[in-house]
Amino acid sequence: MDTTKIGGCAPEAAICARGISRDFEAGQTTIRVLHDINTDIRPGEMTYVVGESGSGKTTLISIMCGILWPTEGEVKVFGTDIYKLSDTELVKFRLNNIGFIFQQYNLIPSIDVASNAAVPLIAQGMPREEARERAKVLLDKLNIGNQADKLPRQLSGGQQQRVAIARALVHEPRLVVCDEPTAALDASSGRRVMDLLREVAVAPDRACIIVTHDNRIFDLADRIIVLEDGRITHDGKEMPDDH
Ligand SMILES: Nc1ncnc2c1ncn2[C@@H]1O[C@H](COP(=O)(O)OP(=O)(O)OP(=O)(O)O)[C@@H](O)[C@H]1O
Repeated sequence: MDTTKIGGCAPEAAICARGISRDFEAGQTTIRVLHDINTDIRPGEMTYVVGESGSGKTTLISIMCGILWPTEGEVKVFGTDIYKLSDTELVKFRLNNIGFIFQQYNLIPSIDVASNAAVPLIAQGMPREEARERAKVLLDKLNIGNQADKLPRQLSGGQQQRVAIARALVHEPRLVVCDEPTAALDASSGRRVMDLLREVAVAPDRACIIVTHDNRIFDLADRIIVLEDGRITHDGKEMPDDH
């Protein structure tokens, strides 16, 4: 049964989004950038969100992962109605369940690469040295283990992005949300990142959402959702023929 059509949430859904709309104020006017989005994100899958610039991709994934309130609608993440949580509960929920990889890497400039990658574990209370060691394992897998003691500004843009990727995965979150994770990378680094995302972020109880324009990685998707002007116009395993 297609539960998205009748408003119910499949109990196994990683994300259940119902009736999501989002408005932004632009001067005197209000612009609606998402229109009544209904979709489930399934665990065990890598779901891509694609669409032209301005179609609402970042807005949608931000709402799905608890960092931007919808104007209308509800979002459940692993069964928790996240916008009904208090601010403190939502911060804790995100820390324990969600890893983010954004276009801005937001690394802390004054601490080294290993400590940056270890931030979620340290925030969860793990002793700093143990957290750094865990982070270094991932940095190694991303081929930047030898940069662990450097400051972020000593790394190239692509290397900084890999630190941000390690930080998103280090606490093994159940949901990983990535905005253009391969855009700054050459083809082989991009493939390595995608392999690691699949290894860490895709499992029967885990899900991964990726916003991307990068047609070099379209073949790696389990599912592709296309957004046009804030509406879902395609949802399937392959890209539609007209893209
Ligand atoms: N904080 C904001 N205030 C006003 N308008 C916004 C804000 N954030 C996004 N928008 C508008 O919402 C629309 C969708 O933006 P969004 O960033 O979600 O698109 P996108 O598909 O991710 O684009 P891109 O591929 O360029 O990153 C755009 O028209 C954008 O200008």
